[in-house]
Amino acid sequence: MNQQYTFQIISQSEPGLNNRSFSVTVGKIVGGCSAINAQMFDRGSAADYDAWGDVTGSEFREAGWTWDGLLPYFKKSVTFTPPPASDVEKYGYTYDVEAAYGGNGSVQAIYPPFQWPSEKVMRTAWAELGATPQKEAAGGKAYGVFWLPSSQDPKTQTRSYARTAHYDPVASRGNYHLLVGHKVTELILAETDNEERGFEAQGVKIQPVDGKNVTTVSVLSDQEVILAAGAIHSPGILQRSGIGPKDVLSAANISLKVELPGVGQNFQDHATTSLFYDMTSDLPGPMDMFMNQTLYQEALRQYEQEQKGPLTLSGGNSGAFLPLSLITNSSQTILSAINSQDPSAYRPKDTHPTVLEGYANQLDSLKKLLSSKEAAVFEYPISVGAMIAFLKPLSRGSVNIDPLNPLAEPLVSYRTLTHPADLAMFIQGIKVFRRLYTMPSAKTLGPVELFPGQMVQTDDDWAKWLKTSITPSFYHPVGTASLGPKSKGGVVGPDLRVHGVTSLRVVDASVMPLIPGTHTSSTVYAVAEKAADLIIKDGQ
Ligand SMILES: Cc1cc2nc3c(=O)[nH]c(=O)nc-3n(C[C@H](O)[C@H](O)[C@H](O)COP(=O)(O)OP(=O)(O)OC[C@H]3O[C@@H](n4cnc5c(N)ncnc54)[C@H](O)[C@@H]3O)c2cc1C
Repeated sequence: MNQQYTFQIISQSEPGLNNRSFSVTVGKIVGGCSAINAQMFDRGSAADYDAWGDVTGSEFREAGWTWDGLLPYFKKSVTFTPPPASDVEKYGYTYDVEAAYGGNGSVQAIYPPFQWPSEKVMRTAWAELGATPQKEAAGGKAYGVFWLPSSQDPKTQTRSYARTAHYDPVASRGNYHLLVGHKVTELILAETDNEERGFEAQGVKIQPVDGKNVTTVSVLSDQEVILAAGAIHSPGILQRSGIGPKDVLSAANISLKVELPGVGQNFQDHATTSLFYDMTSDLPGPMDMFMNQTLYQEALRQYEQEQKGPLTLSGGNSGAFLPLSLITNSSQTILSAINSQDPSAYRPKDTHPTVLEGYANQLDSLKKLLSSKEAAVFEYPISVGAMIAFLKPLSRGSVNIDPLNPLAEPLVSYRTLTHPADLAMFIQGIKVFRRLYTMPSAKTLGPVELFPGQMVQTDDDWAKWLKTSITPSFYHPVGTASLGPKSKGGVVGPDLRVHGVTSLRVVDASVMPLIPGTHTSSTVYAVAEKAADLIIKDGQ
């Protein structure tokens, strides 16, 4: 990935992953991560978003932070263009416009005009293993095996993302200014005599990012400030402004304005790893194209001249999303172990009691999701090798300012696998590949496991291997300025306003209280559409 377009951040050493450190990839470009993502454009299950309402409480449920409340915004945010009948026939695409789409939002979703033949073989193999084939997953049924669209323009077959969808069409408006090459360092807050909201956000301070001429300029707002710097950078802006956990702020010598212990906590992502297989059949696949200049040049010509062929594919268009009960017959043992544990046992000792209370609610919801047949615990993306992503982590990390240099990149701690149930589930999840490749359809590909291979057999072997092979991020950081009451570690209320501050909302992946079992961009667009409605309503 071009380093020019990403922030350069290295995580803290990860105690659950043999103290390894990892690159934290987030986009430093107009459009943010949507400008560099893999364009896999799906949604979680209804149960995933209903869990948001469960963990945050009735005020949030009534304000629509549930699947039924969010579905209209998912629909509104996107225009889905169905594939031509010939592609449906050729590749077996299935979809249900009524259940999932019907809006005319500016982000485009399509099924590309190409799939490798192995896609169909693997989808059949997952069904043979027991995954329910879904006609349409984006209507709340994101479990089983299904197609998922790409965020891609149907005419040009190029990326459709926050910039092309939400900035370019309005760039010429006189009242819209996009200032590139600068970063927000902190918010400008003024005291109010409002008892509940003692501060008002009046604007932001900005600096150029080139490191030269570092002058700070104030930009004032006469309405409100919307913070949308993503789950890695929004918490730092709040903390530098005096909004956050007391101990984090005092360590950095920042005076506390609004004590909000949840800022930067509740950090979640989807951890991933891969096995490596050699497919000995002669079915053509992407490696054949990349290894053979003639094939590659022809693919390039097809893409550039006809907007067709293998280069219209992005990260992949299907996957198996499995509930725990399909992965292992030991799910009850795992759940009993979670039940018998004190929720605080695997959180850092200094975790604030309100954050712990919110986390205890999350564990209750997670237990329900782990028991459900309608919520996925692992994703197995088809077409990117034998990759697995863990969708329901119990471990929680943090993103805090660096006390020695608050303006530097934040201290990112994923704390992946610090809850032992996560490792127990991952061991079961990874073993599914070995079952998968004994299914009749998968066997036709002639799979030979190259890595880790037969040296890894027992659960202990897998546990050791996983700690050396897992990376903590599928690039889906969320939860660092979470929806929820302040008494439960929440940072924003049902209207996305930061507790204790008027005229300040957070509108990005930070607000998700629980990470949904899906790639996260479409959920961010839905949250943003809902935010737009809230802002318009309040302005009337
Ligand atoms: C490599 C990669 C692959 C991914 N693949 C997929 C995928 O296939 N499908 C999917 O659905 N999701 C995917 N995602 C995740 C998805 O793109 C993100 O969940 C989503 O874009 C997050 O949106 P956001 O608005 O919360 O934050 P971001 O997209 O991170 O946007 C935040 C913006 O704020 C800017 N910013 C940060 N700090 C400051 C500051 N101090 N001042 C001013 N501006 C600031 C950033 O430059 C950025 O433009 C992927 C992400 C990555 C990085």
